[in-house]
Amino acid sequence: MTKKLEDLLKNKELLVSAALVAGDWVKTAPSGKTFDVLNPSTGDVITALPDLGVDETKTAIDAAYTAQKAWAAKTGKERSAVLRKLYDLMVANADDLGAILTAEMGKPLAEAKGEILYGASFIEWFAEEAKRVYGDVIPGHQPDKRIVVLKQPVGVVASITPWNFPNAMIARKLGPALAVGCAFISKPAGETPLSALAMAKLAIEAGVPKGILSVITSKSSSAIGQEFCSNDKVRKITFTGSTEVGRILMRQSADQIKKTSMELGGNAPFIVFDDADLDAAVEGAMISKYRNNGQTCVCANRIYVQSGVYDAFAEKLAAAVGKMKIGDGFGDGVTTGPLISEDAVEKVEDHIADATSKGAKVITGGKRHELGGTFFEPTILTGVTRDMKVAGEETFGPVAPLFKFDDVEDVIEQANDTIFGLASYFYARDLSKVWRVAEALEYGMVGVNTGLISTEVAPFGGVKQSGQGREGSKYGCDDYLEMKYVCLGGI
Ligand SMILES: NC(=O)c1ccc[n+]([C@@H]2O[C@H](COP(=O)([O-])OP(=O)(O)OC[C@H]3O[C@@H](n4cnc5c(N)ncnc54)[C@H](O)[C@@H]3O)[C@@H](O)[C@H]2O)c1
Ligand SMILES: O=C[C@H](O)CS(=O)(=O)O
Repeated sequence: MTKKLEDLLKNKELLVSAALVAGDWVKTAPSGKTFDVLNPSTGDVITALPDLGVDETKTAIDAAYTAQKAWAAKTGKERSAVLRKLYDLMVANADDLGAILTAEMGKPLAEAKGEILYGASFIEWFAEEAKRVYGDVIPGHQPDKRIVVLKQPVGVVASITPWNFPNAMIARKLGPALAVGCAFISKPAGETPLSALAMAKLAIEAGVPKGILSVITSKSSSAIGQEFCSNDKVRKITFTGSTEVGRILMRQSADQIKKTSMELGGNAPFIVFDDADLDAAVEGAMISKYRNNGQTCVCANRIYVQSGVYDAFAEKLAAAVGKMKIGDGFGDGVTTGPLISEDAVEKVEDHIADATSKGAKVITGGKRHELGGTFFEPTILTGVTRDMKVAGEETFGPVAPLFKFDDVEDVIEQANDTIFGLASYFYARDLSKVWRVAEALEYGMVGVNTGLISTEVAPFGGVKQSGQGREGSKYGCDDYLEMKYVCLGGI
């Protein structure tokens, strides 16, 4: 019998069964409605949360609007100190935060702790950036004119985030927003709100003032999203999730020309050229494809292998996949947990069935795991062609479709033949080819001879229909700032 989550925690107060609204913990929705948070490995109910609605969202927005001015008036150093304290608390509580994340999302505990430290790295990074929000002094265009450019916080920020990284996707937004003096209202995915609530608990302990941070819990997000987009006290929508929902939010934000940041869907190509280090390419493919059970926006969705090394790569990849251990994220040595839902399993099954119906072969996996539930066998397909669903749609599961190609120009054309443009990867050793391919790929991010590119120090984001804006890096504050040009005359 799996231990109860609460019994695993050192700091049991981090398991919060209440929403955070305008600085108050709300255990019961005015409607009395609740929703269950489930463990995807077991189907067990972890806890029930209040199912909040538009009225509670408005309360949070009003409080944020009032509190934000005083928060913006603090010095960057004062805001930096609060963020640094939050970073220290997240690291000190990483074991508990990881356990909460594994329980509600299913990823193996080691991976969950890794996500906590990844999320914390954004808080640390923006604790440092908080002190460096610089403007400009520009030489005047007339003798009596002096010109300065100020950078000021946008104001109240509304955030909507997905279930696959329930800590890091929020931290990647919360960090810069708080650093520059914004207020922040989080709407985490209904599947995984506990990680957001635990981080909010620590944020308050770190000194985030009352009203500056709210976490709205509800099973569905559409009504709350509509309030975010239509309430003119909200100056920015920052969204991470599917391109389909990103479109909805952008349309809803258009009436008020509301600023938006969009971190959307992906369809990453992973290209192995015949001069690649094949063992390194297999290692990179394993992490790029099967991290988080294939449920990341930057997962390799299409694997293109040059014909001269195709068979050897397929054989080596199959051997590596055979070493994966599927199971409950709390299990010893488990490398791969369940998929998040039955819908996710059915999408994986649909992509496999479509590919095999058009001639692809399953060389590993291909069906639900014997553990049952939403566990699925890590899968490799060979003989994959561009007319198959796996070529154009984000599978978001543990399926590695291997395409064969002959020449560079052809594989670049295939890699770019998608509406998405988030992450891409390739393995090659010829320096001229490396530069030419990296420049030709239409993606926001390119991994060369590596399958893991995500870090707080680099600008994370996509082009085309994978989104707009960047998260992390020295550019990460830009999306939460307004630029103001001041022209001083009569000097
Ligand atoms: N680019 C990135 O950084 C990034 C990171 C993680 C996930 N993703 C993408 O997210 C998708 C998987 O996550 P998902 O299934 O949770 O995506 P999703 O778009 O279905 O849901 C994301 C969030 O939006 C909310 N939502 C759904 N419909 C909404 C609506 N009409 N109005 C307002 N909010 C709404 C959900 O409740 C959830 O909190 C994949 O496409 C993946 O590529 C992108
Ligand atoms: O799912 C997409 C996230 O951005 C994952 S990560 O940032 O690459 O870890």
